[in-house]
Amino acid sequence: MAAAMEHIREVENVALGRASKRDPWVVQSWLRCINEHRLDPTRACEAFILSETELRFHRQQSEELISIARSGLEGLYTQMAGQNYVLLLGDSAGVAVEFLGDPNFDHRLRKAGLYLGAEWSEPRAGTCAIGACIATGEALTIHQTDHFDVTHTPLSCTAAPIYDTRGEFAAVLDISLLSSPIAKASQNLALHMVAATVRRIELANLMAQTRHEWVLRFSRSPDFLDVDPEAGVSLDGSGRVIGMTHRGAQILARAAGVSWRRPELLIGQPLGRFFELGVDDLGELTRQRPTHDRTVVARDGNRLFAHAIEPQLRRTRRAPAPAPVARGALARLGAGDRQIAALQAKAAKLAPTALPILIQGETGTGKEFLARALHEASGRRGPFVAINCAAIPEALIEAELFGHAPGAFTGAAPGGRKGLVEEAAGGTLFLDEIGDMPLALQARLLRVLAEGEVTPIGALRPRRVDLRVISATHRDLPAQVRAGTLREDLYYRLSAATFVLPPLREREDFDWLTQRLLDGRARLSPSASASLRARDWLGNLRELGNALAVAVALCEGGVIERADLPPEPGQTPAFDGEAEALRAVLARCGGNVSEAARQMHVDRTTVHRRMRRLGVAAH
Ligand SMILES: Nc1ncnc2c1ncn2[C@@H]1O[C@H](COP(=O)(O)OP(=O)(O)OP(=O)(O)O)[C@@H](O)[C@H]1O
Repeated sequence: MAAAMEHIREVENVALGRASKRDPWVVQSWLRCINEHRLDPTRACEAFILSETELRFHRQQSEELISIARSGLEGLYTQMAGQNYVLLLGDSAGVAVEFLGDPNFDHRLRKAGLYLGAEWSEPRAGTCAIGACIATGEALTIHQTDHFDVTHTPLSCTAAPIYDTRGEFAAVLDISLLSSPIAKASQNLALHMVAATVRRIELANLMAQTRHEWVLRFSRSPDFLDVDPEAGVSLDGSGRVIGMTHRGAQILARAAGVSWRRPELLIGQPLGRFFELGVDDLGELTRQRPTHDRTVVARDGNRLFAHAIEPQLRRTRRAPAPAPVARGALARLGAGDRQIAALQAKAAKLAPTALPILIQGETGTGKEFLARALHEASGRRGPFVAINCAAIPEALIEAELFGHAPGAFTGAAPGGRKGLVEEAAGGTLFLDEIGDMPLALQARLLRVLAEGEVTPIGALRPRRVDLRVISATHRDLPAQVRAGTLREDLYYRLSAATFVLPPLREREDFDWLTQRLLDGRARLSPSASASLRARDWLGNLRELGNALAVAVALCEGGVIERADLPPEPGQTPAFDGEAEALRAVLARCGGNVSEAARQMHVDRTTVHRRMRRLGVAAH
């Protein structure tokens, strides 16, 4: 009783502004309890436990976090076994949504509020570890009489905040004791262990959320770098920060001279704002190099060891990417794209038949490429003959396609001439842009298809031809049928089977396609690859092929940098602070690249490569 009176008196003295030996965060919390939460130190309140329904609601909200934190909690609980610690995971409202404690003390723990569903927010429970941790965002211990409410003064509680990957406060990890030694220093080890567990939980969370991006992990010691790093930051393909652990946020904030409490100043910023480093340098920080060599220097001079983890190959969550299904010519169409895999399976069945095939798709999606692949897979011995119906003047199409008899018209070859239809005998006739075939010729083409006969201009009798017709269009043929510019019977005859090629922006095998088009002539730097993936590609594979051909010609040392790529139509080349920073260092060194390399703690080739990539000159 006397102790309780003394505690109340002490709280009142603090409220009156008198000096106190308590830690500053305890004093500030007491003041918040009195001034903001209007709590009365003379009124003791039992621990508040939520109803089952309310608890279920809070647990549902934190489900994902609980599942990630659980393994960390269990590990910590095992480490603390036999010391009567209770572990609580509090959500951002201070409600204990997860609990690990000795069942032998169940009743006592519940009464003390060290239990599932207990609300430990400051307005509800007064100064307590979870509440003060939420209020300050810092790890701390609230030991015995540090508590505001005398009900809780037997407890000793230590808590650390858990931040989500965007730097927002997400939860609190707390370990508490029902009874403890008098000295507060007895809890220093507990504070250290809670902070270490939170660090690992946040790293696990960052890794779980970023599978397809770069992750950069840091440590002050090379020996712990790969096994137990201190901090992590995730980066998109162009090197912008997309996620971080709390320690990661602190490193970035320090480097940029801003507060870690302003995560919006960190997320979305290019890596070059924080380190003498660009996304294309990350390859030099992977495990392939010894840990001692993987040092990075932050813009504030902070020197750290770093470990870059490459993005895993992109796979969608819905279903695993299909295994390569096609063989031979059809295998060249694509690998790892669901739509292409289905198309390859269908093509393998239809290729050996004589059925006419219609291929639809936007311009440059590879319609002719598919037609050639179908021909190769057909086993037909004759040639592949392609005709672009849109490119030949209307007056010439007839003679081109069907040929003519000797002396059929003025200027005709004296011995007559075979048309393309006959040239393709035993093989495949590819009619590109079939939507542009003049109406007058459609009836004659129909006869070739329906009867397998061709009558050259001026010939008296038709000749039999064995051929397979594949046609292609980027137009809406049914609409042309409705408009009367395409004969309905021809349309049905051409489209016995149809294929639709997906546009490049929908393809899941983009990286495979770029590899094929590059054909070993060069490789892409990560930022160049990210820049290509982000484009719209209205010209599809043709546009990509052209862009890569230009880049191969421009690049040096077999590595295509972002600057080697042609700008996207309608866009100016990308720019960020990285180029400006590099210019500043070079200016400082009077254009001396070796000196700049020394100042940036990288080698000279890296500086040269960056200069080229960013279009920065030495002077
Ligand atoms: N699967 C593929 N692998 C590699 N290159 C391809 C592939 N498909 C198409 N290409 C290349 O892309 C370019 C465009 O292909 P293609 O000419 O077949 O497209 P298209 O759809 O017929 O074009 P258009 O609509 O303009 O007639 C060509 O250079 C072709 O070699």
